[in-house]
Amino acid sequence: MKDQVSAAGSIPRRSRRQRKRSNLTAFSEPPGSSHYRRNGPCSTSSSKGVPNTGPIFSHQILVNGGQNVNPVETKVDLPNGYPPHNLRSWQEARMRKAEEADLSDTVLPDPASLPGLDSASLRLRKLLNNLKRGSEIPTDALRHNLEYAISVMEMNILKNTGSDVTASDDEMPTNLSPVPPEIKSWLVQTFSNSKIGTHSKKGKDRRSLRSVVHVVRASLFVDRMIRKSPSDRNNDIPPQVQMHLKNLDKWTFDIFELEEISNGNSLKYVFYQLLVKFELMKKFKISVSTLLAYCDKLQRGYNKHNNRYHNPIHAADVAQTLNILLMKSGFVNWFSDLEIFSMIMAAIIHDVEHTGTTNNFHINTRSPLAQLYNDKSVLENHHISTAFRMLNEGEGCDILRNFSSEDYQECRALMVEMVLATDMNQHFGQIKRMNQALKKPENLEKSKAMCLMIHTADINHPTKPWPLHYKWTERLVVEFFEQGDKERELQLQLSPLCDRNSTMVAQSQISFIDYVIKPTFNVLFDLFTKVNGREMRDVIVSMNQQNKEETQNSSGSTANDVLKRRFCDVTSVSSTFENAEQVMGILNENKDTCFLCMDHNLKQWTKKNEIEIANMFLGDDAFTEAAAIVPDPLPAAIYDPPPQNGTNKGNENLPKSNTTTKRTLDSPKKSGPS
Ligand SMILES: Nc1nc2c(ncn2[C@@H]2O[C@@H]3COP(=O)(O)O[C@H]3[C@H]2O)c(=O)[nH]1
Ligand SMILES: [Zn+2]
Repeated sequence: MKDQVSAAGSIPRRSRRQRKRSNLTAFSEPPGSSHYRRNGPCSTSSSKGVPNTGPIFSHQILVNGGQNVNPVETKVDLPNGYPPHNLRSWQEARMRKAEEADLSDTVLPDPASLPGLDSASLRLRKLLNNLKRGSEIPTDALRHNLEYAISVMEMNILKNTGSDVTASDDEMPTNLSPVPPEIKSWLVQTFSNSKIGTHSKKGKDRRSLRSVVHVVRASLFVDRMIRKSPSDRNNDIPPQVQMHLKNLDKWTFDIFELEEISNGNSLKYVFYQLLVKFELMKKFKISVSTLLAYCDKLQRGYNKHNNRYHNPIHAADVAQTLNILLMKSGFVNWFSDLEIFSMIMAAIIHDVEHTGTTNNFHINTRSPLAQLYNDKSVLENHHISTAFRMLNEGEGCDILRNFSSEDYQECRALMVEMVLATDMNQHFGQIKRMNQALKKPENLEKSKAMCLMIHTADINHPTKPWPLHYKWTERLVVEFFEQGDKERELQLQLSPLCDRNSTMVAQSQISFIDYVIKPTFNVLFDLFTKVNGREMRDVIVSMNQQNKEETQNSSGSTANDVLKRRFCDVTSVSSTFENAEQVMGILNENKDTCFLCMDHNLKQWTKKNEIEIANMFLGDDAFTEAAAIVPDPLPAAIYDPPPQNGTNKGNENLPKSNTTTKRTLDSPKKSGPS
């Protein structure tokens, strides 16, 4: 029987070929992927070699958002006193009780609770008894009971080391109990930080003076949201690239294709196009040659460590996604030109000179950067500092050269704030604080919304069509595994998700989407809806009536004031809400696309997860051969309806050929890994 464990108690061993393939079974799809399916030491006998969860236990529960793990009423019979005088009889009673345990039960008590501990030990007893008796145990049952026992033990470790995620760190979601242990420790290590809050002074020192922010004219409001990228012929951009850039405002925009057709210059073209589109080149007197020189520096910075994921394509992708978030939410109208410029800059530079390793890796290896930044947001500090250093290095690349000193200070303050907020250990705190702030959106600071938008754009790919999401995941996993290789070489403990021999990629992606991506996009769309809503409008109207004088008198802002600006600090409101219905329509359409893609991606990972687990356990060649899944077709609704009249308007605006001698944005050298 393939799916049973024999009386000898051993899981059928996998053939050498199977073990080799399980390194990255989720990534058997793309051709040419063999270079990263390296064969490190096989660790099937370690706890990491055992898949953390399976279709019955984890998958069901993850998909239901943990609803299956209602606290189960379990009576725990404890021996009296310690050491218990009646230990032997208590153990005998436990033996009997163990026999009552139903090993196929998947609704189990919270692993962090005493009933959880009780249930895990009874289950282990029953498994052992069955093995001794030679009874067969279904593989699924064996797996999920072992996983459960691991979860219980690890929750105890966390408790005993004072790092109980559910009790002591209120920024973490409290329903992590169904998450497999390795993924849980990755979530804890990566996304939470109890030292949070150094940037957000609350309460008393909230700015009392209102800053004057720009007012959007009614006629422009919706127009700005649906404005297409400039349609004029632009001789700075090759025709093929121009054509591709016409889709810049679409959720389905393919950044990899742009990278290819632009000869490795997607960052440069996206940056340039966004500045032109929002008329920021003119506004801030940035010359094309200065911008090009700065882009060259940035691209070199991004390529310094040859990362598969953290490279200029990622920066371009984040900037393009930020553009959609601005355009499709109506927020483009809530922000001043300077704020929009600062956001685009933050997106473009946010990972420059990334080392391809995590902050924890820097801290654990005591790297020079960790020492320089005292272990605090090591990489993020490095990115922002590098971006400003590059501006100041001369060689005609200072795109902020013509800024007034107030504008420079404001832009710098916002950029620093946004880039530091991309540190993933701020994630749970950021989401929690935003959820709280949205209970009173009139007090919401714009800088907090800007930070959330950049952070969301930074982790956007699980909400993009599967082929894009899959490519990004593949790249990220390669980078994680390379870090794991370095850790192995340095004899450090391998970071979660970095062990190429045991990481369950599909499963980790399911958890990432469920626990990180969904809550982030939910709160982001909540933010968009609330700020554009009636409640905000009423508050602004009444505040403007009460405080006309104060508003008029408010003038220059310090950097701190800039960060404290609120959405309702506007001098006029009538125009902002005039087109509310249309804005909401556009917003909801995009929300639907985003969640449709996310759900589709979850389904694909779920299929792959089943295959990953099968490869680990069944020892069946036929299964191993089936490692690649055929992804479901993408839902048609994620693509825009075809252009009316069957014409492709994009083509019409293109110059027939680019015979001009004018300088183009292309550089001959291919500058990014593809
Ligand atoms: N596990 C997982 N992590 C991701 C995924 N996408 C982004 N991340 C992490 O989220 C981080 C966001 O900031 P970075 O771009 O520096 O690095 C990113 C990765 O570490 C994903 O699909 N899966
Ligand atoms: Zn990033």
